[in-house]
Amino acid sequence: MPRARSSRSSAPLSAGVHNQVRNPGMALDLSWVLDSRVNLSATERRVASLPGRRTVKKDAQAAWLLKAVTCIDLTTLNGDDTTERVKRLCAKAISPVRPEILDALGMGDRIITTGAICVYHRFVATAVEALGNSGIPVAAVSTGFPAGLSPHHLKVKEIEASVADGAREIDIVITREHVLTGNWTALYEEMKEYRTACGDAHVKAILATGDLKTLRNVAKASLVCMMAGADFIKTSTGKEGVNATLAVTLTMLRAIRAYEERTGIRIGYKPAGGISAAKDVLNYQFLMKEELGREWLEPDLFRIGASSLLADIERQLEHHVTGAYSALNRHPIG
Ligand SMILES: O=C[C@H](O)COP(=O)(O)O
Repeated sequence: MPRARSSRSSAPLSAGVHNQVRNPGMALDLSWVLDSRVNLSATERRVASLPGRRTVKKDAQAAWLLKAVTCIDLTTLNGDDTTERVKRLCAKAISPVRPEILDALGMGDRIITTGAICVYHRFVATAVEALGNSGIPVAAVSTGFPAGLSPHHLKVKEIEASVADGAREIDIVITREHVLTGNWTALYEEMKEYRTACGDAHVKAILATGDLKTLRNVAKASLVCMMAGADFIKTSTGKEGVNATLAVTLTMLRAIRAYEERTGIRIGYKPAGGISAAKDVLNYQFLMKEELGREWLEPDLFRIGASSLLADIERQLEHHVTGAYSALNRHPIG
């Protein structure tokens, strides 16, 4: 990773997030799906070793955290969301780190934004307007988020309505029952229809991994969604009992690697739910780099779904440049 103080240029960080070739999908290869295996104890050993084995300090850590900021899908998905709250969130997405902190990091002349804003359909038009010409895409959660149990035709209509309102990314939730009953054809068909309904909008498939019982199911669901054309696979809605974990991440990253080896297509990864501490996001970044390589640290292939992570990252960056921790209420949004 570049060190925070080392590069000065006006090139934007983030806000150019759709540079990858889209995933055209492929025919459902059931034998590949059914042959998927996950070695649970090896997976657990691998992720347990990560926090102790990899650390970055000082300027290097600030550079990793700034990179993480550019990958955040800054999210609000609450029953009490309002237009005003979404507008404030958009202002934070455009200017996620206070200018005096960026100046002190030697990054005052860089345009740094979050990767996207993520909201319910109701707020898509508001967010599109508030983000103006910033280049930041709006992602809409869809298909009856979070449970995904609305009638199928309404789920498709929900996608179309969000695209019509200007969403450039759609985060769909899969029907967990298809995974739990091993109905891979139904999952494939559903995902394919969602992909078609998205049109030019990029589609992220939320697997709700905390509901899927086994890592093997996570691996299989990942493969099926990629075969059906998902541009990203995403762990969670943030509403399941267990959301993003490193073990699930390793499983999904290996599925992404296998898909790239087979098809040459790069699929993005989005851990989401419960990632609120700067020190935790570093572990996700380390795992991305070790498993998939440097290219997967950029916002066109890596997003972090988070409602409160940005506040802690900004606080850690402030501590890095001032030596003092501020109260969290100095970082009210994100
Ligand atoms: O997709 C994003 C998640 O819903 C955000 O979850 P969080 O509120 O735990 O950060």
